[in-house]
Amino acid sequence: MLVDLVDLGRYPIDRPDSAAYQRLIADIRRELDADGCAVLPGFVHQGGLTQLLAEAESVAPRAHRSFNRTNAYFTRDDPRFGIGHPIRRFYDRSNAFVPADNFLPTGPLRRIYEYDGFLPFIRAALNEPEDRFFRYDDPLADVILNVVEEGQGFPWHFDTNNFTVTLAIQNAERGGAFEYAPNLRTPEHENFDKVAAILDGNFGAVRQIELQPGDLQIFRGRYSLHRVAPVSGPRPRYVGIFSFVEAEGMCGGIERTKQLYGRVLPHHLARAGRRADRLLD
Ligand SMILES: O=C(O)CCC(=O)C(=O)O
Ligand SMILES: [Fe+2]
Repeated sequence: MLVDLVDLGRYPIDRPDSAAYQRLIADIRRELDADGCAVLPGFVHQGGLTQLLAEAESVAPRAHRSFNRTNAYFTRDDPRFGIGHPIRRFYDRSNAFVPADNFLPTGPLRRIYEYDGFLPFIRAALNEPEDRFFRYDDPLADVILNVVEEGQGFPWHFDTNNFTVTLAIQNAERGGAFEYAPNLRTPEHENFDKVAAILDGNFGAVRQIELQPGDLQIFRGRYSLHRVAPVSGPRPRYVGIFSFVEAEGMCGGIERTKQLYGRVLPHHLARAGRRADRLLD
């Protein structure tokens, strides 16, 4: 049960047959249609936040800190494309991810992700069919903590996983806003021109969200270009990230997994390239 973590009165994810659940799903779908992103304020209540913050602080020292120059696809440079092509534009990325194997099934973050009703709830909210919605099959990345410290951010990118659910645990003193361009690419179309326009600073299609601790955010990270603005101040920004995918058995690619988590497992080598689409990364 999640009653010690989630505000089940406001978000009755434990009662899928109730009218309140159906209303909630309808509200989220409307928000996703309009904005490409939905926010559930206060999804985790104060008591739950205390537990999540304690867990975040205890695992934060195990974050893999990495400094890289990366493009929006986490791929290598490809000189077959012209200068200025999005594949060839590299930005400084410095961040710290606590890999998924640091989160015990009995800890609060994984308890939410693995709660029986959580996947069906997120799937219904995203209006995805049962045979195209799975937990990320990635033992380093299914549930992670993003630790963003002074001066760090996360430059423009697309996720490998199709659907991303983030849970704000602690904000920094300043900065850390989430910026995104909803549905910028589709499984059939990379839309490099629009990606290049945003990289050039044309922010007409870009929206900004500032989450508060306890808020849950749902979006289509594989299709929506997004970034986290740099933070400042001594307090780190903590965000839990839950990933879902459309193809059973999908996990992160070798290149990206090494960059973000500092290692790969035999699992990653065995499943390299298992994707339902042909998009980059
Ligand atoms: O920290 C966040 O809000 C999202 C970070 C992100 O985009 C990612 O980890 O892929
Ligand atoms: Fe992302």
